[in-house]
Amino acid sequence: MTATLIDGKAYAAGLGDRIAEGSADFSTETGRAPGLAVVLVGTDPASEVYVRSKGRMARKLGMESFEHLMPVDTTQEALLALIARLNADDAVAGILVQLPLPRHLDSLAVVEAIDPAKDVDGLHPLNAGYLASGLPGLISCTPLGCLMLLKSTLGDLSGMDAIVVGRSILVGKPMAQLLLAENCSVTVAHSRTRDLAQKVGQADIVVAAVGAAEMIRGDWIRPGATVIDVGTSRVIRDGAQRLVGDVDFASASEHARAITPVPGGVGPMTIMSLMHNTLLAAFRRAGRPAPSLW
Ligand SMILES: NC(=O)C1=CN([C@@H]2O[C@H](COP(=O)(O)OP(=O)(O)OC[C@H]3O[C@@H](n4cnc5c(N)ncnc54)[C@H](OP(=O)(O)O)[C@@H]3O)[C@@H](O)[C@H]2O)C=CC1
Ligand SMILES: Nc1nc(=O)c2c([nH]1)NC[C@@H]1CN(c3ccc(C(=O)N[C@@H](CCC(=O)O)C(=O)O)cc3)C=[N+]21
Repeated sequence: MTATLIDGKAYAAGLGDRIAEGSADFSTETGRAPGLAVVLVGTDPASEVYVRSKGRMARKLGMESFEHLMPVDTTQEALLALIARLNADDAVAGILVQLPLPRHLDSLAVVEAIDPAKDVDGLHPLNAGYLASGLPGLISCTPLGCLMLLKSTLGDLSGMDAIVVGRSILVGKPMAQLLLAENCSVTVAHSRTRDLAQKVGQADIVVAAVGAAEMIRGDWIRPGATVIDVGTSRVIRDGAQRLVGDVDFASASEHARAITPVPGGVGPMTIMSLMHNTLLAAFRRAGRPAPSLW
């Protein structure tokens, strides 16, 4: 069997067109574009690239982007003061603080300081709780993007066996909650899990979010399963730097029905889900019904 490629880049582009329309409607109705504030502390090159691409995408879709680049020695107080200003700023619908923060800063306290209605990353404990309770809130971008790809590939997920490898607050846990809400039977695996290969082999849906290059081997995958690879690791191969996922793509493609590539799979969906959440937050803030976009 050769798997179908799940083209996250193409799906994200289509979603982007609908978000741009929604964004234009919002601006006409309210006289103001949806605003996204992105906060970066320090000069980590990978984070700088992500922050720039988020700002560029927001502008491309007709949103306003406010980029706050802060020095690496920024204090907790200064960062909290900025968050307080952004919370109070009517032009800002969404706030994202790029993680990880420098070690001297307390990320959880920073995330908790963000107004939950502006928490477009879905990381605030209130939004995590809404998701677990089945209430409307804001959903973490990467899991939301993975769910969009799964539903566009498989349709109804009811009754399927799913495994999520990884249990972070950013990806694994919200992913497991979303799959449960779609009526999957969900296994969550992590670094203490025993017999990972055997557990992966039972699943109709595999979501890998570990950050370990190609650790999930193709022959673990149940024939006909659907594989979503969130992991991104930079490796040197044949003298050149390459980005690879948590799944050994070449061998997994021989077992799976459908699989996301890295790059071009989940990554573009993460950024587009952020735009989706910003538009949603803007409509809710204005007390207007948000268009359904996917
Ligand atoms: N493409 C995209 O848009 C995005 C990609 N990413 C990428 O996804 C990956 C995961 O990100 P994130 O969740 O933030 O990472 P974390 O490091 O926060 O979490 C990793 C998880 O993997 C688990 N784990 C570690 N080793 C193993 C193992 N050998 N077997 C099973 N589970 C293991 C950990 O278990 P334990 O809890 O026991 O420590 C932990 O729950 C990274 O590569 C990251 O770069 C992340 C966000 C967006
Ligand atoms: N508060 C916060 N929210 C995040 O969502 C968040 C974060 N912090 N910190 C870091 C991780 C990582 N992350 C990625 C986003 C896009 C790509 C992406 O677009 N990747 C491209 C490739 C890009 C390349 O070539 O480097 C792709 O997979 O096609 C990857 C990874 C978001 N994260």
